[in-house]
Amino acid sequence: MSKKKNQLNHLAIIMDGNGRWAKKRHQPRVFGHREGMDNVERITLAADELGIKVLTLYAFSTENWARPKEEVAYLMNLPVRFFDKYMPTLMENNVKVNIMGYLDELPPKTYDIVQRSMAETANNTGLVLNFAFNYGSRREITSAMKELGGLIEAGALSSEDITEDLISKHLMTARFGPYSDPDLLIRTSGEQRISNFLLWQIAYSELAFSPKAWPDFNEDDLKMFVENYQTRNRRFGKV
Ligand SMILES: Cc1cc(N2CCCCCC2)n2ncc(-c3ccc(F)cc3)c2n1
Repeated sequence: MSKKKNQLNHLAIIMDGNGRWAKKRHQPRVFGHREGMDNVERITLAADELGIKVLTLYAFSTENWARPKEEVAYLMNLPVRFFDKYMPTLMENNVKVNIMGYLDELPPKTYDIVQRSMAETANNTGLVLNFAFNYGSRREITSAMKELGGLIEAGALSSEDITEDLISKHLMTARFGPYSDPDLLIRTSGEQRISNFLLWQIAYSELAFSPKAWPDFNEDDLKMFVENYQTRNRRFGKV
């Protein structure tokens, strides 16, 4: 009798290894970021083919501002490059783009393109491509606590009303539908760290690590990880 398959609805990826990938090719780090950007489109379409409903990608963390200013400037322009190149394909594939993070801290050009892209794809009903952009999980949780604290101070909420579900609803991931907790988190490039990504949301997620740098992570690698996930025995904290 075939083993029950887990349905993978929400996949999250920490797309690591771009700088080292470029260095190995005697190229500047930004060459790896550019290759990595093209791979985002490839893996988005592959995820859609595999029936994944939400794909959350860690594009820029709140800690990344500490990188050299030239690199930050390049990264801030990647969304512009990405949508210039791929918006037609995203529309053809009915992909809905969501960007979560502290967007009001972005340079105006970056802020505009992310807002426009969400608006342009808002009526799409296919795969949700969710970029975590200027995102940090501890800051996200802190913001949620401040919101709930404000509701209590305003008399709109009692501390008794605070539940795990209510906290989840105040996190950034709550804005894009029922699959807000990832079923599987993949990190590329061999590092086995979470790096302040979706700390609350991955409480019961399966974790998987690829030795490949993000630019080399291809459709076959994704299919292998998804098939492996489907055979795993999900516990959700139970025995
Ligand atoms: C900062 C950054 C870095 C970035 N890399 C490529 C992927 C690997 C990670 C580092 C470099 N990519 N790739 C796509 C985007 C993006 C972000 C928001 C958006 F609305 C559309 C596209 C991106 N953003």
